[in-house]
Amino acid sequence: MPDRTPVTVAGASGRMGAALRTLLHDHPTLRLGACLERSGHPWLSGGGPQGVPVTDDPAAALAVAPVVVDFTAPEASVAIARAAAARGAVHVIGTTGFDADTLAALVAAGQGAVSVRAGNMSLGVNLLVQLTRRVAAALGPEFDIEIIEAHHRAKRDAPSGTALMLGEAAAEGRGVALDTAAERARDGLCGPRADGAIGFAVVRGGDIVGEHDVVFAGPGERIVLRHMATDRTIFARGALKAADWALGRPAGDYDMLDVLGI
Ligand SMILES: NC(=O)C1=CN([C@@H]2O[C@H](COP(=O)(O)OP(=O)(O)OC[C@H]3O[C@@H](n4cnc5c(N)ncnc54)[C@H](OP(=O)(O)O)[C@@H]3O)[C@@H](O)[C@H]2O)C=CC1
Ligand SMILES: O=C(O)C1=N[C@H](C(=O)O)C[C@H](O)C1
Repeated sequence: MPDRTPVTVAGASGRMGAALRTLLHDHPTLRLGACLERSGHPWLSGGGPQGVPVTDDPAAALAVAPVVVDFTAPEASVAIARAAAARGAVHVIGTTGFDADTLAALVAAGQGAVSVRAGNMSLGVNLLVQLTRRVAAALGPEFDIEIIEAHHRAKRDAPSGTALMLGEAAAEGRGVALDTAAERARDGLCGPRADGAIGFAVVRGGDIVGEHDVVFAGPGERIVLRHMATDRTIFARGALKAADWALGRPAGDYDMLDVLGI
C-alpha cells in the first residue's frame, strides 16, 4: 500500500490502542507510525509492536507520525494537545473523564492543532445524539429524561463521555443548560424527582463494551432510544475516519458530527 500516513497511537497498549493497531495493520490510507506510552511503561524497554518507535515523549512521537489518535487519560491528553499544537498536527481525542478544569486546559493547550474530540466516535451513537436532541425538543416537560449507561468493570470515569454527550443533546433540545438540569446522584431519602431534571444512572460490570439508553418517561407512555456497542472496533473505525478527515483542515476544534456530516 503506497504512501500511507503514519499515525501515533497514544495508549497503544490499552483496549482502544489494541483495536486501533489492528485496524491500522491493513488500513488503506493510514499506518501505525509510533506508539506513545506513559513513562515507565514496559513497552519503552521492548515488547511493543516491532518496527515503530515506542516513546513517552509526545513531541518525539509527533516528529515521526504527526497525526495522533489518543485514547488515554485527561492529563495525558492535555500534554499531547500541547505537542500537537506546537506542530499544527492532527489530534483525535477519544479520551473521556475531563472535568471543567482539565477540559479548559485541553482546549487552551490545543490552540493551533486540528483537534477532533468526541466522547463516542461511533456512527450509531452520533446518530443517537441527533435523535435525542430532536425527541427532547419535540416532547414537553411532562416527559422526564433519564440516561442509563453500562460499561465494563475497568472503566474509570462516570457518567460516561457518551452519557454526557446525550445529556448535552437532551438539554439543548429542551433549551436548558445541562449543568443546572443534571441529577447525577440519588441515594437515601432524596425526595421526588425535580421537575425538568436530566437524570444519570451508571452500571459497571464484567466486559460490557458500552450501552446507553435515553428514556423519555411521560404519563402513560415511555420512549427509549438505545445504543449497544458489542465491539470496540466501532470506536476505532470512527477515530481513524476522523484522522483521515482532519488531514489538511485548518486548525480548530471539531467533533464527530463534523466528520460524519450529520
Ligand atoms: N470516544 C470514544 O469513542 C471512546 C472513548 N474511550 C475512552 O478512551 C480512554 C481509554 O480507554 P481504554 O482504551 O478502555 O483504556 P485502557 O486503560 O485500556 O487504555 C488507556 C491507555 O492509555 C495509557 N496511558 C495512560 N496515561 C498515559 C500517558 N500519560 N501517556 C501515554 N499513555 C497513557 C494507558 O497506559 P497504562 O496502562 O500504563 O496506564 C493505557 O495504555 C478512556 O477515557 C475511555 O473512556 C474508550 C472507548 C471509546
Ligand atoms: O471506557 C469505555 O470503554 C468507553 N468510553 C466511552 C465513554 O465514556 O462513553 C465510549 C464508549 O462507551 C466506551
